[in-house]
Amino acid sequence: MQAIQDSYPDNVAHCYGCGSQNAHGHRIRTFQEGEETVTRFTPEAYHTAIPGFVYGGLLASLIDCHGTATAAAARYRAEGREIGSAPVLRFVTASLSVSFLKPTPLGGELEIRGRVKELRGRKVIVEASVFADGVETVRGEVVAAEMPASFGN
Ligand SMILES: CCCCCCCCCCCC(=O)SCCNC(=O)CCNC(=O)[C@H](O)C(C)(C)COP(=O)(O)OP(=O)(O)OC[C@H]1O[C@@H](n2cnc3c(N)ncnc32)[C@H](O)[C@@H]1OP(=O)(O)O
Repeated sequence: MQAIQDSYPDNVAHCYGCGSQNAHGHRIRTFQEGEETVTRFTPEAYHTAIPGFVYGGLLASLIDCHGTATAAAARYRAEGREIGSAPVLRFVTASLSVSFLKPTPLGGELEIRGRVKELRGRKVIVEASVFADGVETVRGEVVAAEMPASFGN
């Protein structure tokens, strides 16, 4: 099945969280399921916070990159364009907020589900949650902004 990230052009596919070209990254893959998006990721033992539980920074990065993928897909859909088509829309994280509702158990697959809360101008706001065994353990919000041409300058 085609993931949203599969359509990122190679020159924007180096992100540590979601870039297919980053051999050291998480390389998450996000799928559209109706109005929601879904990513599945299984943390490794080295992603430990305290024994038995997943490190919060990892969980935040899953929300982050799940959110930017959801944002890109939403904007392409809103413009009636195929994702990844030129001119490429590139989104970066303007703001990331994460609430850790419960400890997230280490040792199984996590499901991250997202939905668009607002799509306006150069900004897309995405809400996303992490579920472990069907239990919501983390809830977050990503404000994704279209990357200006001057980015990095
Ligand atoms: C298919 C290929 C895909 C390719 C996709 C590739 C995915 C890569 C994923 C990377 C994920 C990351 O880690 S990215 C790395 C971490 N992020 C960064 O380094 C970004 C650094 N920050 C910046 O470059 C800048 O601050 C920007 C681009 C975020 C915004 O600056 P700007 O371009 O001047 O835009 P600006 O007009 O100010 O803002 C645009 C809109 O966003 C809102 N906004 C801006 N900052 C914030 C904020 N902190 N909190 C809330 N809202 C904000 C503004 O109010 C405005 O909304 P309104 O008034 O219009 O309503």
